[in-house]
Amino acid sequence: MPAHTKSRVVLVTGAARGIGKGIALRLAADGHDVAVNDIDANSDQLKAVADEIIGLGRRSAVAVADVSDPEAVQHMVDTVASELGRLDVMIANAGVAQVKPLLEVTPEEFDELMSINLRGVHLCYNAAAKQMIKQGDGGKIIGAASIVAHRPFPLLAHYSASKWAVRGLTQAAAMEWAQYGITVNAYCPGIVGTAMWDHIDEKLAEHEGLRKGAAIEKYSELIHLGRVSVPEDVAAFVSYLASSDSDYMTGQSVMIDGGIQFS
Ligand SMILES: NC(=O)C1=CN([C@@H]2O[C@H](COP(=O)(O)OP(=O)(O)OC[C@H]3O[C@@H](n4cnc5c(N)ncnc54)[C@H](O)[C@@H]3O)[C@@H](O)[C@H]2O)C=CC1
Ligand SMILES: CC(=O)C(C)=O
Repeated sequence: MPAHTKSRVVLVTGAARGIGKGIALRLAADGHDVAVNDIDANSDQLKAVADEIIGLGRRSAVAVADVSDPEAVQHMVDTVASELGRLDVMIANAGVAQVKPLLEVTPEEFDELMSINLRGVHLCYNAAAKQMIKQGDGGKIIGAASIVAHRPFPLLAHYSASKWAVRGLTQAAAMEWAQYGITVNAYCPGIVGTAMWDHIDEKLAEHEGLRKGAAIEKYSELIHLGRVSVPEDVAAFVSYLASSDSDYMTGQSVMIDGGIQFS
């Protein structure tokens, strides 16, 4: 581990697969102890990720919880603090996407998506901040936003709004918690080849009358660096956000998208 990066206790939500798994394994390789969370339905995959972390010589803990449930989130943070001794870095990564014309999105669908992508991030930010304030020596809180937090995609309207709100929450939390030595930042991936994009591709193809695989090819043409992202691209940036190198950065939601959007 580089001298400027001290070993920390990290919790990553939505870590059974995709970007969350990539982040968890990268931070373990960086020398941190990494607790992992996901929903019950993915608990076997989640345990396999924890085993990989232990295989890298680090400590891990498994905390199955639905991030939209306030009691479950509090229990998750308490479990990590008790099993690994403290919590230094919270990565509120869990999220879901729904592809649908805005005119057809029902209030129930809107609330369901917001309960995970926005309330879930809020609950994770708050529970982590309270634990860090109790510890008394600061911490790092990191959230999953998206390029659509800067410019929405059509057919992903309420998803885009949830990510835009994460960007706002991240700014406000950074303002309120700077006094405790807590920094709050978010990462904004572009098009990452995970199960989420398999789902988006399938649904966009249905709406746009394309074959399966054609939507991701079409959207990939927007990427100046010429390839779809992999979780490791995002994890490398989160490694920086979790390290001491980012100590003077707070309230930012940074695009890591291979050059799709330029602000
Ligand atoms: N894949 C992409 O292109 C992009 C993804 N993102 C964001 O990055 C994050 C990770 O995305 P991916 O890895 O691609 O998605 P994914 O669908 O592959 O993985 C998401 C994980 O979160 C878990 N999860 C879902 N709801 C949960 C809940 N209520 N409580 C706990 N865990 C829950 C899932 O079970 C799954 O393991 C999400 O917040 C997503 O919105 C942002 C920009 C682009
Ligand atoms: C899933 C997502 O956030 C994008 C931009 O594709």
